[in-house]
Amino acid sequence: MNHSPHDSNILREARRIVIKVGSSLVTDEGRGLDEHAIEEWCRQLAALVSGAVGHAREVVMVSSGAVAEGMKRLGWSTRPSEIHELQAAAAVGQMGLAQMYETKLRQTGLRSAQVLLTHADLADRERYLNARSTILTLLRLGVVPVINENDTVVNDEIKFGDNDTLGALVANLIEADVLVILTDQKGLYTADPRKHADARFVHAAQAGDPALEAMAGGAGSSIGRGGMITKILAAKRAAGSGASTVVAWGREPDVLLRLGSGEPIGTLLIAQTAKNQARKQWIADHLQLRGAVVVDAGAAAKLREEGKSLLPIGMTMVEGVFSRGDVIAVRDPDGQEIARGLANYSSTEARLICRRPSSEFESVLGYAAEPEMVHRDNLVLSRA
Ligand SMILES: Nc1ncnc2c1ncn2[C@@H]1O[C@H](COP(=O)(O)OP(=O)(O)O)[C@@H](O)[C@H]1O
Ligand SMILES: N[C@@H](CCC(=O)OP(=O)(O)O)C(=O)O
Repeated sequence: MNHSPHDSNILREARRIVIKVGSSLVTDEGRGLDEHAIEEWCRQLAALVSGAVGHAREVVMVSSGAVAEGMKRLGWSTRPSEIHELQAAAAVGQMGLAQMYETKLRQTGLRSAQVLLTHADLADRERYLNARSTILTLLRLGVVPVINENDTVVNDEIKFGDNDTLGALVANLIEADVLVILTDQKGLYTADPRKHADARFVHAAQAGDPALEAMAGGAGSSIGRGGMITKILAAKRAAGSGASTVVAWGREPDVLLRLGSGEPIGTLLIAQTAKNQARKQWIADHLQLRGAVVVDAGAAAKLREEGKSLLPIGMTMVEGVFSRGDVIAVRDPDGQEIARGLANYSSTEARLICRRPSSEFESVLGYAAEPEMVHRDNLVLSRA
């Protein structure tokens, strides 16, 4: 399938993008941090952020390369099989990685932040919301989050090395429009091009199409870990929150700028579900209600008619026992359910801030967090 003009709109119109770069690219096949390549991506990233390519975008970087760079710094030529040595290498290499992105982004006038995450962090509702709020806050402040796995505390991920999945989880977390996976191939071929000279290039396909999984093989180099299969599965996962994925060659000149202007390079794996529909599905899938809040008529109208977030000042009662990140129901004064959503505060906290303006949260709770009880992005209105 070739890209159609409609498909290229996906990238041109994207407002929030996650860019994942693999170890082989970042460390020039293990030779050491590729300063020139990182500088190039940062230069292009800055152009996407500033609006030099059509319109301003929010960009999150997910970068691998800690283990490979750590091995180089420790003078190890072969990847250790001992898990704690791998973790030690990652800890050493991550210093260089963070420093390089910080330096190169600062040269473009952008500030950066290091965020280390594990898959388990994103499976835990409370940590999920915390990670989401932190990353969205960084984006609002105009800071570029540079994310990697927190390799020190994980065992499975470091064995398999799977930042493609992490890229997809981050795309889900912040509802990105597009996940861009930069790798050492031009995109997806019908078979591993390192082994099959006759493999054909795939320009576009539907994310989640099972036929893709049969085409994808493992990693082609000793540095990369996941290979194409983890990219295909990442695209399927990203599509779950409505994000399409592009797999492209990281050394393609101006790759990010050209993608941003809609040029059909790389393989486009198109999400079939629209973003807000996917989000609603995600919340609907978490149907185990932990509690509810009752709101006054004014708040009910704001939610129903204006699609606003739920603020504690509009709440009159808190029911049940729930934690931050649990799904709760929102009921109107007649007891009718009007919405469901993810609670930003536990039931204990919610009882303390019920009917209060956000200016009072700090004195009541001892800290100030989100002004909303349920943010509108995390709220699905029930059918009337
Ligand atoms: N069908 C396929 N199309 C393209 N590349 C494939 C395919 N199957 C396997 N690969 C291999 O996947 C490799 C990219 O994955 P990987 O080495 O993990 O890179 P990265 O470090 O960028 O994540 C390619 O170099 C290629 O050899
Ligand atoms: N956290 C690890 C990630 C390894 C990894 O996923 O590598 P890759 O398959 O090249 O994206 C590191 O930084 O080395």
